[in-house]
Amino acid sequence: MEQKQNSQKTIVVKFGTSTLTQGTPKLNRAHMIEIVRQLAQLHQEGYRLVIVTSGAMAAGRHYLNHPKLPPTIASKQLLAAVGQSQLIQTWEQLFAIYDIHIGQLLLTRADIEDRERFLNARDTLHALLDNRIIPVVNENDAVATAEIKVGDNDNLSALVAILVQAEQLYLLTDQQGLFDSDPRKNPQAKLIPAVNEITDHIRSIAGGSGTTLGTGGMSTKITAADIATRSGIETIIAPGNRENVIADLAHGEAIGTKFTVQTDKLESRKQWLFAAPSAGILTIDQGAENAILEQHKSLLPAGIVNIEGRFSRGEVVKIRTQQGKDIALGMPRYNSDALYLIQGKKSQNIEKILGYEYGSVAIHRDDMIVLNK
Ligand SMILES: Nc1ncnc2c1ncn2[C@@H]1O[C@H](COP(=O)(O)OP(=O)(O)O)[C@@H](O)[C@H]1O
Ligand SMILES: N[C@@H](CCC(=O)OP(=O)(O)O)C(=O)O
Repeated sequence: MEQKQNSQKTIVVKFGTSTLTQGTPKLNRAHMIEIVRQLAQLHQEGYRLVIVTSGAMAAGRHYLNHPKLPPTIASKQLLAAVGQSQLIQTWEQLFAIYDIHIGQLLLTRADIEDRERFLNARDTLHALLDNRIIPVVNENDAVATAEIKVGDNDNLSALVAILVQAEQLYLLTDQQGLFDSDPRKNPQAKLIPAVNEITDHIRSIAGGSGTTLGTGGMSTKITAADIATRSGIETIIAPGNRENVIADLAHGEAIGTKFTVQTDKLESRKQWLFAAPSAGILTIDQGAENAILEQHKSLLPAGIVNIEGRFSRGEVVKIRTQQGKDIALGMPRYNSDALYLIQGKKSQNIEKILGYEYGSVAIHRDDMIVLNK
């Protein structure tokens, strides 16, 4: 696998059913080839790309020759189960033209909200990206029930963008961007090129989907933009059928509607991560305290002197000094059982002690928030 390092920017690109089918009842391979050509170019340039793809149900319906099915959840799940394999095969075949490998991830809300599963999904995405494999994500519609679904791929793509700590999220659709009213209903509607704040007015002009195959329309794109921009990720709604749209966006051209970042990136992302109450306490020695407070480093198992509570990987714990002061919150890479075994030990011994390892740190700096002194 060839590696080029001229850009480390991470971009999540979400393709709606409308873009992948080009308004027809099936996946439009000719258009998907053009999309893959652009993604391959950016991949070559060194961008870290993640695809969030809709279109499983449309592909399933076409593959089964448009069967008459009752309008039930089971029918949708059937179509998604059949169509997802069609969809991923199509992406795989097209990327193979450029010798690019892809990896499939089918997620549900539970994979993102449960902290241990969040970390697992994040590790997988990072492992794929680090190995220059393009993750191709969809919701696991075939098994997800309403309670555990994100429900639409606009919101799913925002959550994926948070998972991979993307710089940008592109929502590609069948319109030029967000208009001041639904352009399907109002031919006089005007494109809004930039949104600096997602107000109630912006929410009110975003209507539902224009097609039976799409989910959510503009309104889910606005919620997605809200989630992403609050987490420091610039979001752009752009026309999926504009020539060279993805490459031009990545190279900084103004296309569609740009939603600017709403708060400071790192801290807001951390607020999202650390909303949960703490599940345990790690008491650390003086060396670890200095490493965290003075050198802005991660916490190593060697610096842990005591562990309270039982917690899973990814649950939030307090980091406490031996004087009893809480200096930080963090999400450990190891659960409490594992940490009991490796506390005070050198990182190079982790694998020998546990029989596995999730890396050398107990809590990575990126997964830590230092409390005000
Ligand atoms: N204010 C608006 N501006 C643009 N499109 C809008 C607006 N309100 C509703 N829509 C509808 O949203 C549709 C795009 O959403 P959707 O059909 O879910 O596409 P996708 O499959 O790309 O997610 C458009 O075709 C349009 O009819
Ligand atoms: N997960 C579904 C798509 C859900 C969805 O949000 O669709 P869309 O509005 O076209 O992006 C599928 O693969 O058919």
